[in-house]
Amino acid sequence: MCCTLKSSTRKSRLGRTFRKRLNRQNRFDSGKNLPSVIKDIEWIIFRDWLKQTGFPKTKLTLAEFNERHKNTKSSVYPYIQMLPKNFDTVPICLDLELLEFLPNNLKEDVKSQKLKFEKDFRSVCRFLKKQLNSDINITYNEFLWSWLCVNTRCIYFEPFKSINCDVRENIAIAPMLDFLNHNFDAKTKGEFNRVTQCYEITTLTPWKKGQQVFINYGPHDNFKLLLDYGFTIPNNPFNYILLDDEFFKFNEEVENVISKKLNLLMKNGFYGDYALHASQISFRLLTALRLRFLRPINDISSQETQHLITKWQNTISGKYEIVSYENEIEVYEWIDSVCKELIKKCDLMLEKVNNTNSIPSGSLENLKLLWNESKNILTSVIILIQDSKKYVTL
Ligand SMILES: C[S@@+](CC[C@H](N)C(=O)[O-])C[C@H]1O[C@@H](n2cnc3c(N)ncnc32)[C@H](O)[C@@H]1O
Repeated sequence: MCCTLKSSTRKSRLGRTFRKRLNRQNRFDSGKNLPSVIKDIEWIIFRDWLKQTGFPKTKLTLAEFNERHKNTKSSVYPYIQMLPKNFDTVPICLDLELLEFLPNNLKEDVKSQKLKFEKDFRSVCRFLKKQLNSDINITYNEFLWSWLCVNTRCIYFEPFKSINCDVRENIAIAPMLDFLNHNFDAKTKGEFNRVTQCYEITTLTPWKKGQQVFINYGPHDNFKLLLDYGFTIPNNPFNYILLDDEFFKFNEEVENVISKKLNLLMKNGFYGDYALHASQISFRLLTALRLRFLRPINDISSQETQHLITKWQNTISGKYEIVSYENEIEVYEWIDSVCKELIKKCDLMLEKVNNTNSIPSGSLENLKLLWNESKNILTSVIILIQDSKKYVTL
């Protein structure tokens, strides 16, 4: 569901060409594709309910989420009516075989999220049974729906200092604010105003009447957006590729050399999280690769090895940019060849995704976008490396 501003029928003060263009755009916008919450009967009921109950005094507890089956008898029915009926595109809800189409790092995140969810489910069941001695029963699927409603719609909220509470993550749902969709370039400010007792959102850029107003959920890449919210956005500048799996395949080196290098990475705070962005190779990856291609490193106590390690550490402190010209070439050649390999993997995954009929359309679009955007990042990095080579040989 999207939140739109009401369209104005007043003539624009800008010129005829602008008005024509705006009319064309409005014709498109007000077409049947535009989700117009303002006109929805559920929206009107919800808005009236908000006024009657008096936001922000409305409290939504898990028990109230569990009132979904009570329909109109539920005290929060107008709000529940507005919530998504299902979360088909959120990976935690996907069939196991569809998870295989996700990149490895996302697969791992889905696994951890599932564990967290199941732990929460067990705690809530225990709480309902033992602490409250209540006969409220919540099924796995009902809890998953409620959990996802909260997870996709909550904000972080610092309680008053005087409130004695040991919860580390303080989250709240603000019915109304939670109907705003995300865009990475939306510039808004949002905070709870203790004086007005309202959560206030201010847009820092102007929006035209009839346009959908977006907020910014944070600097999230598509992996994070898909994991937590079930959607992806094209050309997301926060996208990246993680090369941890490729980096830790040390096939060519002997065991004790590897462990020495891994220890050094650990000690210096450069173990894992090796990212590639479309316009940048992360410093963590470059640093780790400079060590990986540092030779010889057999006898850690030898003077030669110590000298090399110091050289490597100097690239971390910024004293030097590179360890040596040869080392740097090896680093970039490795990235170049890994990118080429991964592009082949993206193509393979895209082919599989396109040829699998059982993928629901929402997930299909997300998966295609994930693999295509990954391919774009890899291609950009290859171009980046080619350009820097040209620069070096000039
Ligand atoms: C806080 S809610 C926003 C309101 C939501 N659209 C609704 O109908 O209730 C977050 C959810 O909105 C959807 N959403 C938000 N921004 C989106 C975007 N840019 N593209 C697609 N879906 C988006 C996702 O389903 C996400 O889980």
